[in-house]
Amino acid sequence: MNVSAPFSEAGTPHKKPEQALKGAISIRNVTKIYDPEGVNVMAVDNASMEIAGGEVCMIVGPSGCGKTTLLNAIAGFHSITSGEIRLDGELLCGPGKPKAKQGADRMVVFQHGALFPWKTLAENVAYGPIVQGALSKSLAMEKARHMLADAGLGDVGNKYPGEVSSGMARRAEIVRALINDPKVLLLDEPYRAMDALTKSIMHESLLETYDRTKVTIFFITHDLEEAIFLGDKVHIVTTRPCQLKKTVNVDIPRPRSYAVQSSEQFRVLMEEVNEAVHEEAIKAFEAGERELA
Ligand SMILES: Nc1ncnc2c1ncn2[C@@H]1O[C@H](COP(=O)(O)OP(=O)(O)OP(=O)(O)O)[C@@H](O)[C@H]1O
Repeated sequence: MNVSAPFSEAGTPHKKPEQALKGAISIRNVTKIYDPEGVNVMAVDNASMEIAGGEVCMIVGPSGCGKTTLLNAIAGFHSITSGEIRLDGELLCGPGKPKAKQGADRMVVFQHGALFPWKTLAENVAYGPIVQGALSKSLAMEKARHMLADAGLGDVGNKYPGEVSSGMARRAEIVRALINDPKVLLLDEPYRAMDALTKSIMHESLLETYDRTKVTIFFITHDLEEAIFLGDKVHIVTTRPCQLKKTVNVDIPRPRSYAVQSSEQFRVLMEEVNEAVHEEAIKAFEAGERELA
């Protein structure tokens, strides 16, 4: 994977060590009930989670348990019913402020790509700072090209999303999120539909990006190997309504290479995560059976 010279002249994504601790997320006693007067779905029930600044936090749990609901609350897409969420101590949402304001400090990458098909990769990456008025068009394009090069996409900046592989497009999306210099990257199963080979390239690319930027990452996945390989912590959440069930600390040193996946340490971590997830998967299955009965 190509990691070119640091991009420091035109506004760098590289953070100084003292900035590395930004992006701490505190989720305290958060409850989310969708449509309380109507269908009344409790997606999250009194959930609490602490994510340190610069941490890669992986969220795993059964389908439909409320993971995306939590992410949406952090991003400011949805309100919460009670509790509070803070970013670096500042209230994002909580009593008297049910919905967080959306902001460039929290950038979201979804499982279905969201690049503009009529813009080149470089234009897509440059788009945010241009529309926010943060950079002139020429500076934004220069910065976009540098950052694409940093991510090994220097040769395809002039291509349109339809002209590159899905893996390249997904990497460009992450660059597009990072150009805003966010405190937090919110990733909702970004590699779900990818084959194993492409996924492994995505993982290496994301790890390189993380090692350079130390941005806090909140990453939802169903892939347990992915969770352990990428994460500092794996938060296993319960079947709906979502609560934190167990946190597994991943003490694998960084930078990480794929070889670590065949280690005994990795196998033990997989077993621990798998056991907790499996318990919840059974509960989710049984709840589904009850609903059908
Ligand atoms: N706008 C909504 N109105 C009513 N119920 C909703 C709404 N959005 C989500 N839900 C329900 O809330 C629950 C949690 O959904 P959420 O998308 O957060 O789960 P998830 O864990 O991210 O699922 P998956 O892993 O399948 O993506 C689900 O039962 C879902 O059907």
